[in-house]
Amino acid sequence: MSALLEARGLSKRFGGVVAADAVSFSLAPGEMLAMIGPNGAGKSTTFAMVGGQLAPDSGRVLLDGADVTGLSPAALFRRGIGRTFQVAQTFATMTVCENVQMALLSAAGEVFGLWRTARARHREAALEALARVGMAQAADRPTATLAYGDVKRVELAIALAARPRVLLMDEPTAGMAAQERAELMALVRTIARERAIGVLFTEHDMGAVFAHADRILVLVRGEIVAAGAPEAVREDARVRAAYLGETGARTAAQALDARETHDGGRP
Ligand SMILES: Nc1ncnc2c1ncn2[C@@H]1O[C@H](COP(=O)(O)OP(=O)(O)OP(=O)(O)O)[C@@H](O)[C@H]1O
Repeated sequence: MSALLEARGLSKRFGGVVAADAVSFSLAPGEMLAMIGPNGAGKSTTFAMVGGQLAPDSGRVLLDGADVTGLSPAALFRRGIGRTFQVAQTFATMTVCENVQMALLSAAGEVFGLWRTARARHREAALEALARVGMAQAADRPTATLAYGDVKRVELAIALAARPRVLLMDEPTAGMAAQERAELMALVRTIARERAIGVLFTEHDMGAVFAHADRILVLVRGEIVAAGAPEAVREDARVRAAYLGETGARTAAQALDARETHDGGRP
């Protein structure tokens, strides 16, 4: 598969701390790529360099082979690098549908001041995005009244509404119950394949990672110490020692077993 997104030697230093040390990886269309590692490993720093919130000290980010290093988050967003936003960043008093419409207005570069007339804008596209995540029936409810798991689905619809080619998801299932978490990740995986979206995600829950990632990058102290298929990463002695431990390895094994049973493994 050709690379949709490529990180080449991304490095970032904060004073004496090397937060990311020549991090390189590629992401293919439709691929679920997980980035895991202990606290302070450099996951957020790497995400921020890819998403444009942080300029790398060195290294490049390529989108479809074009150099997009150092572009603003808004410029990257227009080129198709989207991300999910945390619940606090959605507007709780607006309806679910209005929240998605708002994202579409912003994606189209339309002015927020036109909101009064904007209520009619993009409604169909917003409803389509909500339907895809199973939330069409909640379109006209105030966002504040949704259960937490449903808010997470709306966040996904908001990200999808802009038709991203790459989706950055920083802990998409944080705070969710195990069952809801598995369902959300399965949904993301199905949509990513169907729309050829490359998904880069971080996640502390090893069950979710090993059940849904096509490939896994393991970051320790700013460096990628392992990268590959979930089976290979689980068996990597360095990954077990530096991060998974026995409990994590067991959780990973269980998730991989369940995956074989449910969907016959990876494509
Ligand atoms: N703005 C900053 N200023 C100074 N140091 C920073 C800054 N951002 C990150 N760091 C340091 O860089 C290193 C990597 O941090 P980063 O947040 O990228 O790790 P992480 O893998 O996302 O961790 P976590 O899983 O806890 O979110 C850490 O040592 C952190 O303290």
